[in-house]
Amino acid sequence: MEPIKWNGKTLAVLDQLQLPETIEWVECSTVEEVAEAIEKMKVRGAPAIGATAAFGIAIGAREGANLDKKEFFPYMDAVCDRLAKTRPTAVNLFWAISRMRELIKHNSDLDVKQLAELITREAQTIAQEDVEMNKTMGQYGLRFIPDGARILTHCNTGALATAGYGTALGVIRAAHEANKNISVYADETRPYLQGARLTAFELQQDRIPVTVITDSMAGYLMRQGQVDLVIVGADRITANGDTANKIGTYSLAVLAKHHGIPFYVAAPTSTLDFSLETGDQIEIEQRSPEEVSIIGGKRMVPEGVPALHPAFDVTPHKLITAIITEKGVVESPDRDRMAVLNRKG
Ligand SMILES: CSC[C@@H](O)[C@H](O)C(=O)COP(=O)(O)O
Repeated sequence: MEPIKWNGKTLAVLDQLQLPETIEWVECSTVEEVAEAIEKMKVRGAPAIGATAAFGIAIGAREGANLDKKEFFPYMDAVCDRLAKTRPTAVNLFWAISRMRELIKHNSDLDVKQLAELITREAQTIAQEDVEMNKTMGQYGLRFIPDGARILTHCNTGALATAGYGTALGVIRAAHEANKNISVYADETRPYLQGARLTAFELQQDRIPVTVITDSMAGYLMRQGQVDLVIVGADRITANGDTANKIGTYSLAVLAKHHGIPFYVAAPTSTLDFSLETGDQIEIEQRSPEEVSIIGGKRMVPEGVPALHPAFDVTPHKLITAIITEKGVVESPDRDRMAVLNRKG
């Protein structure tokens, strides 16, 4: 399963808003269409939006390949700026865009058509590398998943949220592939229901036992002794290990701490942001309150009553047992221990 497919000229995006009932691919052939697919969350998940933006830049470069060289560079800047405005919290988006900006800068001696080809190949590389990083992370994460583990996860961190395989769900997949007899509780993840719609869909396809719970049931299950560990993904991890992830993650981490349950974060190093010291500096996306007050086209909150929709929260590093990346695992993360990930090549 994959959320995007490059067709050589256009990008097909699996419309995740329609899942699980309908499998519909939308064809994006302009930068604007790619940007809107990210904004409207047809494609979502931190690494997936990074890879999608990279292909958006490739589409932009191909559109701009008839321009004079003098016009091409400011045009590509505008393409990058547009894609950078789509969503603010997941750093993978900005990581992919700056990787592309660097590539363009360092190859400015090439002619415009050659550059467009190079940019397209780089987008493909970003997607391939993401899948490889997830698989490596899965192997590093294996030792934290005991045989028989009952695992709680939040949001969707699977193949659909990445270029393939998944982050936290990648670790769960790796445990299943290693024949560990695991089962999963998937938080439904209000308001977009990524857990109920997408995680349940992916795990069902892989025949990994999954039970969906509402976000508010996690504490009940933990108190009953029915959760052995929690594993989630991340949208941005700062230098001290503070982790922004889907709204509701922080509450889970507090609950896990209270019940003495290990709480793991799995994320590729493209999710690290060492330019920020702590999670307090992370911009949290505020989405439309209507996404909370209207469910499936039906208003659930009286007209005129405000609703809030912060799409992410920050889990302080002290609540995290370990951060699993493709470069290795940082246990009890803090500024000093995280630094090792900054150094490794
Ligand atoms: C693939 S790991 C990242 C997820 O844990 C994460 O919360 C995420 O990116 C989902 O956010 P979304 O708002 O659905 O794009």
